[in-house]
Amino acid sequence: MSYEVELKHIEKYFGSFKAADDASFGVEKGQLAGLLGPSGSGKTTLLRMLAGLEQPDKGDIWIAGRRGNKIPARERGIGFVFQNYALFRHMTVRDNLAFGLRVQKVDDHIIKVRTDELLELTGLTAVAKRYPQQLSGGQRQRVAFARALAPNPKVLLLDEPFAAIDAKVRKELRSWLREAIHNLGITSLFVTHDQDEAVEVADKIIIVNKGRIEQAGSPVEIYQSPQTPFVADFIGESVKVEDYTRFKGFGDENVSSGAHQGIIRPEFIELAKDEREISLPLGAEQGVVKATYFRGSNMAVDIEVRGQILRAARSLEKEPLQVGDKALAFIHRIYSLEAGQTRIIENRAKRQESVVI
Ligand SMILES: Nc1ncnc2c1ncn2[C@@H]1O[C@H](COP(=O)(O)OP(=O)(O)OP(=O)(O)O)[C@@H](O)[C@H]1O
Repeated sequence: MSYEVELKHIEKYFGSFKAADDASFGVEKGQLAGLLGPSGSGKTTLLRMLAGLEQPDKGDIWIAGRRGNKIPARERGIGFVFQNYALFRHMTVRDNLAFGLRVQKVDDHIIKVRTDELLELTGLTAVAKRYPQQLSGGQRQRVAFARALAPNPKVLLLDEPFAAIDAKVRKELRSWLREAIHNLGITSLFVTHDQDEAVEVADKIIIVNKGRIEQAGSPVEIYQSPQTPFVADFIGESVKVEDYTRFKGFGDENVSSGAHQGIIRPEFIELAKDEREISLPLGAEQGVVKATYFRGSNMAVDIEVRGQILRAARSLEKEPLQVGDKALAFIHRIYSLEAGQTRIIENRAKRQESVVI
């Protein structure tokens, strides 16, 4: 596959600390990719190496078919949007957009045409004469985005672009950014530690952990087929269980001895008030509701089953469950985490059911 941007076997040390460990991934032309991982996992460092603001100790960086390692930052054709906007406070919106082009001694007329175009694209024409402190957070971030696009970069890098913006505006800005990037067809890579953001915005998600790339794929692939225990645990609302063989339908005579760690997500559990509400009552566990949380679109329910608290979801259309209520939980499947691999195990009651059918 030919990538517009590619990192191959990148290593980076800060003193004896390894911030990037054999990191390899690629982003296709026009794709919007998200680097997702916990704080300190090395996302920003990877982005900074791509931009030329840090040098890798080992490995290769490829940008638009050229080996980028030795190309100075300003010649890489990369636009960078920082999380704290980094706008020039004493310049109007229009002058902020024009700054990079002025430095490059671009003709005044071309600067005017280009800034008009960018103001239009970002919906900022009406505030072109304002200063950054006279703008909302969302508007400021759009100025930062437009300014990074001004010199027509081949690649756009965004470091936590929504971090400093309040929740509602952040949601609007996410869909706006996704659309703008797809319309422009510019290859983009953004950093986030927020999985909802990555899933909503990115075409491709690259999961980073301790400087290593754990998995790269579409949001659906990452969500439905986590390839490593870290990804299975990090993505989704996961509950880790130390021994899944204790649950009905998962502990049979064929299970090997040793550790049986697993991950159970809320969507793997069918939660019911009584037997009439459940599809396979024989395979269901008895449990007690320990906590409930209103989630807007559903209720999150913590239910204790065989000494383990599991997280399930309950539709608001169904009769509510209260703390202390008895309930039934049918566990459809579990991600087993044995030997550093993830494997989906379906409940045996379902397998038997399908044989009977
Ligand atoms: N210039 C530096 N000198 C020394 N250590 C550094 C330097 N830059 C980053 N690090 C360390 O490298 C690790 C990775 O940092 P990085 O900023 O890339 O992580 P991150 O995943 O972007 O985290 P966050 O989401 O918190 O920004 C951290 O432990 C950090 O302290």
